[in-house]
Amino acid sequence: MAKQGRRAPEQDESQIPERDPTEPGRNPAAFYRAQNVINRRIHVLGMGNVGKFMAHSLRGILPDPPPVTLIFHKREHLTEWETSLKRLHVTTDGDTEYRDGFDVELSYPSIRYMGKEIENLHRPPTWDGQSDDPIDSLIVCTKATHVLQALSPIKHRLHPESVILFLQNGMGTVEAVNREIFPDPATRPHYMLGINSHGLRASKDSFTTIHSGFGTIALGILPHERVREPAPYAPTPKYAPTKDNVPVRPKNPANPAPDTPEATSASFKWSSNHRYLLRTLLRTPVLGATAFSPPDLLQMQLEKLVVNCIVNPLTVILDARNGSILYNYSMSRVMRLLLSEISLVIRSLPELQHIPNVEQRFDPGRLETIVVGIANNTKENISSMLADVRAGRMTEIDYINGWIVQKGEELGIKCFMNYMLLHLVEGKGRMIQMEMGEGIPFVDGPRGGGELILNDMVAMEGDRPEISKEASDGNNDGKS
Ligand SMILES: CC(C)(CO)C(=O)C(=O)O
Repeated sequence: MAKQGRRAPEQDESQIPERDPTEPGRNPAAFYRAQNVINRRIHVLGMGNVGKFMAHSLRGILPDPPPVTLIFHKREHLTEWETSLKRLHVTTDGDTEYRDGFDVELSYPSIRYMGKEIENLHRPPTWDGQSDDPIDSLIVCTKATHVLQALSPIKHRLHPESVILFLQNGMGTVEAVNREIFPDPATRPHYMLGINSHGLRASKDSFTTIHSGFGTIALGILPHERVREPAPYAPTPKYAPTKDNVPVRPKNPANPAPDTPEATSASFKWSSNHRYLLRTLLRTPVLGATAFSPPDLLQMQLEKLVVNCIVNPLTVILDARNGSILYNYSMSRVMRLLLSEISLVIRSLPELQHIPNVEQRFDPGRLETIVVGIANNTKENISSMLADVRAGRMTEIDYINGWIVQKGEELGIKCFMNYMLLHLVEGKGRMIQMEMGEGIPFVDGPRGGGELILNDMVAMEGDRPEISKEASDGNNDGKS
């Protein structure tokens, strides 16, 4: 069953002899023993395609892969794993490669309702496969909509020196985690962010993922408040001083008199777990991982957000593949209206005010070129949002167009188009859930060949809810 995560023993630094490692006759083993011990174990939360792909890739580091713990959130999945060969498979161009040696745990997600965590009366006080051991390195691979539910039950295992890598679509996950899970910066773990562009599809087998398109993972460290004040990213010194020694303030026509706080130093301390997780991911060949500075990663995240703000909801409205928004005059009109709002919000973000060329990079015309290019490259794909809506799952729209609307509100920019699109998508999703059975007494069971509708309170990555009818407030009880 679950192997307990191991924590490196605390070192008493006064006991470590201060000796020059290059000293002649120095015993190298003694030298390395005197260094801080890093716990190499990496926990992976979220066993969807991204989670399986990450865990499989990490176990492929040769000759000495790190120990990897898979955190399952459903008893049935754990039982299925225990009765299987205990391997993860990734299929690329028809070739399947398996990796083994994983440890497993079970952690029931918390239940959230109307933005608040509620007590899960159906969760047993202790259960088989549960672990309370500290987690030093965690990769969160759930959808943005499930991060809070999944992190909450393991938050006591994360300590101020832990590092969490977030690999979600959209923006706003970290803010939500800070608000709801780790409100105190003094005890908050360190964070890393990643942008995944690998194409991954589900297979019929629960422990197989199809790697349908090679991509990259852009990684970056998020400076912690404990080691750096939260403030916009500083310009590098070459941009800062003028010949009169007055700092250069980039002019932003979108926000002519920006009430922008002073930039702070862009340098920050790396924790040893940061360094370990980043290095490990960078030497995992199939991931194609690259590290970026925080301001570069933020701009890359925003570019990806723009693509998701257009392609995902419009394909939901059209109920068609990504290519459907191309070569269509009316869709181009809609796209341009949306992009004008999105561009204005992004160009007005205080955290970008000290970065040069933001105006050009997020100009509506340039954004349109990026969106059209990606829609064309992925023209045969079903967007992740359309797949969610069709399956009756909750979408990530709140973290995509919802984030633009929210930031617009904070900046005094009304984003009517994005607000309307957000509600069209939510409305369509709701309609499909109703058609699939929620709240409608179907005689022959829910539509879609017995497919279950998912309850937003507890559903994780396409899984069935585990709570009973009473706990789900009279909604679908998750039983077919
Ligand atoms: C780029 C795009 C739109 C590809 O389908 C995507 O990221 C998604 O579907 O979420």
